[in-house]
Amino acid sequence: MLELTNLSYPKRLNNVNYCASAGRLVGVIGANGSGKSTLLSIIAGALKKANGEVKWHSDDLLHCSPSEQRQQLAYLAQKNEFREPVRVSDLLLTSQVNIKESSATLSAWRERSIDEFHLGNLLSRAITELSGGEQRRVMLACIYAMNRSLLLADEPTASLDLHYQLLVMDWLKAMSKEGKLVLVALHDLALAAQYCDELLLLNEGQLIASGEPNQVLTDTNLAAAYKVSVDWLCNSNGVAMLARRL
Ligand SMILES: Nc1ncnc2c1ncn2[C@@H]1O[C@H](COP(=O)(O)OP(=O)(O)OP(=O)(O)O)[C@@H](O)[C@H]1O
Repeated sequence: MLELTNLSYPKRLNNVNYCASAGRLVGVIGANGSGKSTLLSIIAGALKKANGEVKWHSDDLLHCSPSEQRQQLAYLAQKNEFREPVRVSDLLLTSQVNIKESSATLSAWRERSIDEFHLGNLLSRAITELSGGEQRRVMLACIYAMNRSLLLADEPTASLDLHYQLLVMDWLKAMSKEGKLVLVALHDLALAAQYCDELLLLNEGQLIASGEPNQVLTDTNLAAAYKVSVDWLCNSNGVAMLARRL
């Protein structure tokens, strides 16, 4: 169970209270600047000095050491900037530093993530020489190789083509079905509606709605948060939306 209590960050996040159970895929949605990345980076320990409490099972994530945090969670940040030409295979190894598992287990997790994200032919390449979408796949493989019970992904589908967007959403869904808690920031509300078990809707740093997608993606909430009106198109293949500005 993840429990957020009065979670705040000056000028960016205001008194967020929320509980989510393991085994759920939770989408964090909201307009640009609404606080999605702030929320995920506080939980991940990447943004310090937040107020309030973040409890994961019995651990207080706001006051864990970085090494303790690595035993609990894997975090994909919104942006990764690469300056050094590190090989993809070395990045995968580095992602597992300080994870307390046998080398055979870590190796199996790396192999699994290489297969899932089709990295076989990229392993000897330098990260700086890959396209934006290829870099994103490598970073997703790195968090998969960590295999933590709490997974935080900030816009994981950004810069991915349609095939890989669906692959990533299918993968996140599978991770939640394995019993992990997955928090994912998304801009694509059709993907959020189709895949997520529950949604958190942020607006100007406030949590204005939470619950199942059909409870959150209401005309009133979408008008308040995004200033749009939406027609939903649903069939057995998935969900699409037609939006217009209000
Ligand atoms: N490094 C920073 N210093 C100061 N303010 C920041 C910083 N990063 C973000 N902010 C501000 O915090 C607020 C929330 O930003 P955040 O990045 O969390 O939003 P977001 O919902 O993830 O947006 P986007 O969809 O554009 O990625 C915004 O008002 C933003 O301007």
